[in-house]
Amino acid sequence: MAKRNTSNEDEQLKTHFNWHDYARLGQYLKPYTWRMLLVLGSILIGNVAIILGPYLMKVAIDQAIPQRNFQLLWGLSGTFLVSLLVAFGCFRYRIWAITEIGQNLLIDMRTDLFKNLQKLPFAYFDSRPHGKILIRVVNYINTLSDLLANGLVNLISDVISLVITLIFMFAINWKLTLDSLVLIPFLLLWAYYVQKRQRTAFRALSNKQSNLNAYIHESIAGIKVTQGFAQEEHAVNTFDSVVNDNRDAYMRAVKIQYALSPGVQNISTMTTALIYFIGIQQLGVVVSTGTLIAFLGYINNFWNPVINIGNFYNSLVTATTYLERIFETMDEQPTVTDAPDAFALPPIKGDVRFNQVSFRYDEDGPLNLDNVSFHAKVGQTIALVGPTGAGKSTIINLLSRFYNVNSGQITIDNVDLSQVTLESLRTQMGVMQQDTFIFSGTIMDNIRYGRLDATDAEVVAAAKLARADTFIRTLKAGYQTEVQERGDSISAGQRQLLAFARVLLADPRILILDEATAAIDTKTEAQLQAGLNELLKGRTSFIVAHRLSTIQQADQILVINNGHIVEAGRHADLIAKRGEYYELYDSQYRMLQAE
Ligand SMILES: Nc1ncnc2c1ncn2[C@@H]1O[C@H](COP(=O)(O)OP(=O)(O)OP(=O)(O)O)[C@@H](O)[C@H]1O
Repeated sequence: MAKRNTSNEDEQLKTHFNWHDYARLGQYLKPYTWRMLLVLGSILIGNVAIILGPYLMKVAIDQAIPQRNFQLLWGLSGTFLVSLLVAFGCFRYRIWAITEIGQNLLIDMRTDLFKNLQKLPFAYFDSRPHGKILIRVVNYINTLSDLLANGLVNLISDVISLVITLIFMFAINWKLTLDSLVLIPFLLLWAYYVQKRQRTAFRALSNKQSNLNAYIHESIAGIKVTQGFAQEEHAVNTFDSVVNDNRDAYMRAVKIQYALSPGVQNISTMTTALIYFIGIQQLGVVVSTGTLIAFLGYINNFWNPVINIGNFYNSLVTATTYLERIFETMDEQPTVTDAPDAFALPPIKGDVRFNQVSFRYDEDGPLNLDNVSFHAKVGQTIALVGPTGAGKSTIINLLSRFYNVNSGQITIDNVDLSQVTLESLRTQMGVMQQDTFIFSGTIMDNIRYGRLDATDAEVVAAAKLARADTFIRTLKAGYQTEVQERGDSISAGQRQLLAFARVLLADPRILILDEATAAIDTKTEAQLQAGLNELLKGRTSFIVAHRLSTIQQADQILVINNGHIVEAGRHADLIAKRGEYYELYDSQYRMLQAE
């Protein structure tokens, strides 16, 4: 299992950036090649239209006005107006197209990332703060898409203008041109020196940003605990330290990032000085005054795109630290996948067998399940009981194949689970976790999560069967009442009833239920039991049971301890045996009596 990470600990990357990552990034641009070419075309046309302005002005001043040639003047004015409109149109197109390409890139990358996240095992989410996953999907991808769309087009237009300027410079005087390029190798060396340090500094910064995001996310999720224990001050202090770390890392990164721009500025000034020096020395011999003046003008034109390219390079180096994290998440492999020859599990009846199943979470850890065997017949209710950490949830995790067994076999209707596709298995199973998750939306939507194509009438019917209908109708907007993520506005018992309705709607053959341990009033308890009885009808069910009523009605009770089944049988038999179950039951019973 992955090493656990916390919000105050920097994440270590499995693989660092390599140049293939840029090629991989380029793949995202491929579908937009034509659009990008159109944008470039519009930049070129727009630039020509703008450059035309001064020329038209020159013709007007030198010819049309002195000659009082109104026809020419009208023609020039008309051309000028058209060129302005063309430039305006090109500019608008560029902004619109680039924004759209950027947004599409954002969708493409985010979707790939999100799709992969959907396949990752619980262990991946358990091993790091969720805020660190969020920042990759939201912020890092934003930065990249902007760089790819906007930055790349600017880069290409800068390169074009650089090449055109160089062509003009070489045409005017190739010797002076070579002289003005003499300092470029120093610039490249400087850039290489800076980028190595910059990448390290930005990697540190992205870690701190990630920690900050994780801490904010965690503290919002845990706000009730914070306020319940009056730990607000502690939370603010921790936040302070995380936020300061972020500022320090940012300052270090920016210090290095801007080490490149003065280098470019200095070298550009030195080049101009050099050209003055060489030009004046050779003035009248090889170089004319006009050439020197024109040349110095071009040198300015030359450095502008160089500075822009330098800035792009800066952003690119920064972005690589985000890129490596995005690709890391995209490349994260699910631990449980379909076998190459996996087939779809046929519609199941619900006969389940564990044959000598052993399993460990950590490769080098102890066995968490040791040689477990049992047989659940179609339609039976199996209660799993035992002390905390015994292995009850592990049994149900293996049954849903959230993990692969290390040895032994689990079969449904005599089909080995390792041979079937995960989708065909999980769509036929209803899994209810102890803490029912409510998504933000209406009560209706939340129940419909069990089967998305269910009609409103089917949702209501399921809610009635699950005994959830009564409480839903007391809410101010009934089924259309909006609930928030996690469902804090409704009670724990009501959340369970909604979960029952959700599963009833899905109508799985096998039901897996981790019963909530939260204290529930007797009225809700009775409703829950009625809802549960409805759920259990006609399906094979595995219940990590905490309620005595559930346990007593089970067809089989498996008592788990330390990864073993230590006792199995019906309630009355196990009580009569006076063994581990008896003690467990007795202590729970006494506890309930005491309450
Ligand atoms: N994701 C995990 N990674 C590593 N070890 C785990 C993981 N989940 C559970 N374990 C360990 O496996 C053992 C069995 O845990 P399991 O969750 O199955 O117990 P349980 O009987 O369901 O307990 P509880 O009643 O407290 O939920 C425990 O020792 C637990 O620490």
